[in-house]
Amino acid sequence: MLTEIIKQRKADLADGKASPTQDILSHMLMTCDKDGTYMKELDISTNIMGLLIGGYEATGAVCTLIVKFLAELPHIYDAVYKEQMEIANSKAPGELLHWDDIQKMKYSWNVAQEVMRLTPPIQGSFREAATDFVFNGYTIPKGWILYWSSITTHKSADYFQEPDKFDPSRFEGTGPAPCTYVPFGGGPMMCPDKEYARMEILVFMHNLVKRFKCERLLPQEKIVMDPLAMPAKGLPIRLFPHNHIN
Ligand code: HEM
Repeated sequence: MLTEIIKQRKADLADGKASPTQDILSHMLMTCDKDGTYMKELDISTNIMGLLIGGYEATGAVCTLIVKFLAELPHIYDAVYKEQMEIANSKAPGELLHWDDIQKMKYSWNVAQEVMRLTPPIQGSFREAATDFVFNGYTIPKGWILYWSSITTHKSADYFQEPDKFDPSRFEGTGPAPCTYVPFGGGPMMCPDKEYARMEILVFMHNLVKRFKCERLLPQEKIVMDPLAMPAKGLPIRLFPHNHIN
């Protein structure tokens, strides 16, 4: 389906029916490298799949998992609610969130980070060894493809005390040691949209807790990797609007 959309856009651009700057698809079709080579249709569709998975699925998975943890942990919910209501009460009626408001959501972001530590939505990714090196007594030759997995350090007691405990305070101060907390990857290939994701997640948390408390309908529901971390049955919940709570 994506290939058909790409072909159609190519035809529309050629006929002047689409704008070269209207969206990322037009940009990918119209931009060439320094040698004048344009991206192949397959590469464009692979990149768009990456954007859809990264931009929609990963953030959606984190928001779902946040709802799960907030429903399970009332003391965490209450602290997030307090922080978000201070921000909500500082706004004029109908006024939207601003960038400065997002910067004030420190506790909520610690909660979101702790959710991603315990259930990283993306488990890891691949790297190619740039040089021969030795790891744990094994020689890894240059050129080998390696898979790094975030859960290896996220759940290690060497880096996170009581690793199974939900504790947002781990992210206070300087936070975890470098390269131990990696839900967005690390190094030059790190997720380029980490900050955008942070904003989306915090805006979601604000609007959720401002209006609702949540209760899980299937408390024993498991988390599965499909391929991102997701509650197996889609996390059915009951929402309680605040004005209906005593
Ligand atoms: C909570 C949400 C997100 C998580 C947990 C996440 C996680 C990741 C991870 C683990 C990688 C691989 C990094 C590496 O190999 O070191 C990645 C790459 C990427 N992410 Fe995200 N991401 C999220 C949101 C987003 C959003 C919102 C977008 C776009 C709007 C996005 C776009 C990308 C792209 C394009 C790459 C590939 C970068 C490259 O290969 O150079 N991600 N992300």
